[in-house]
Amino acid sequence: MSKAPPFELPLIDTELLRNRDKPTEDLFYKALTDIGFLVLKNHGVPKELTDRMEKVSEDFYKTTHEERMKVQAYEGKMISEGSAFTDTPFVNSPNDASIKLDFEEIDNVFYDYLEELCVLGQDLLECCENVLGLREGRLLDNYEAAGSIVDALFYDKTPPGKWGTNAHYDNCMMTILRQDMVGGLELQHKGLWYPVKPMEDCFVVNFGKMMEHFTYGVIKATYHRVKNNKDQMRVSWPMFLGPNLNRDLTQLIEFKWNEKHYIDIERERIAEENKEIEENAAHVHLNVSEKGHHVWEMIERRHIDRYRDLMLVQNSKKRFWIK
Ligand SMILES: O=C(O)CCC(=O)C(=O)O
Ligand SMILES: [Fe+2]
Repeated sequence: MSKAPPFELPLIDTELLRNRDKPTEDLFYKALTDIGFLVLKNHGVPKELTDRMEKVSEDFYKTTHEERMKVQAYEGKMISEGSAFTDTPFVNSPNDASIKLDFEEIDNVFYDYLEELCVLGQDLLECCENVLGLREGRLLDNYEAAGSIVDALFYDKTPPGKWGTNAHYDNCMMTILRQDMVGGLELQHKGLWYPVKPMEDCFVVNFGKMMEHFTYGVIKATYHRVKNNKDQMRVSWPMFLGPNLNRDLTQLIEFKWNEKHYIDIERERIAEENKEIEENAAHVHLNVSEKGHHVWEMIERRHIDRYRDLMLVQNSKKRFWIK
């Protein structure tokens, strides 16, 4: 097997990017158009909030199935769904009955976290507009808060020969992910796989098929996968930034020059989707026990109907790239 050349994920100082620092913008441009992945530091999301989020998630995954089910029954600002609420066993969880969850705290933490990340996401969309020379609002207007959700994912040790999360492209515009220090996320670049190493207090950002669609492939969606090789649980928190359904998902004319190239990309994505449909690898994870991957998905209650509409569009045969 040939050895992969050295690879460094662009590390972006968010404050410098917000202040339109030229070298940072150049690095961001490369991340958008060449790699489709980057790491964000100095992002301004309060550490106190991410600490609380980590604490409630760890408690959630360390407690018993009975206690977890009470989260789904709690009528707060958020709605919880996913395979974490099926009785699939959690091998690397202690299933500790002494851990009692604070449902109100969970509700508040995830509500606040989602709000913070939507703001960060909007800032990043604005930065994308800047570095791509777009008029203000061209990407931002294609974003709608109702399309955004946050997950707390749990990985048992991945069984040999399996993937905790199979290789896939995200459907959304942008994913802003926090991962604990266990590691196991990999991205594909120019046909080779590279680890996305955990970094304290940083976010990993990658772009999804919706962003690729809007920009005729100028912003790259990147293939990625996860395996947990450690004998301890791994937790990660992806936040998926959804598109605006009011805008008919129309592609931006500014990038039509890349249309020919995008036709090939579309073809690859459709082939990939067909494979995914079989494996049910979209974010409706039902029975995932054999991979040891569990999903706790949180959606704002006030957005639930709108979110379901979006899922219908994304999962229907008449997908967004079929005009
Ligand atoms: O767990 C991770 O680090 C990534 C998860 C992921 O790619 C996804 O849920 O789309
Ligand atoms: Fe993903």
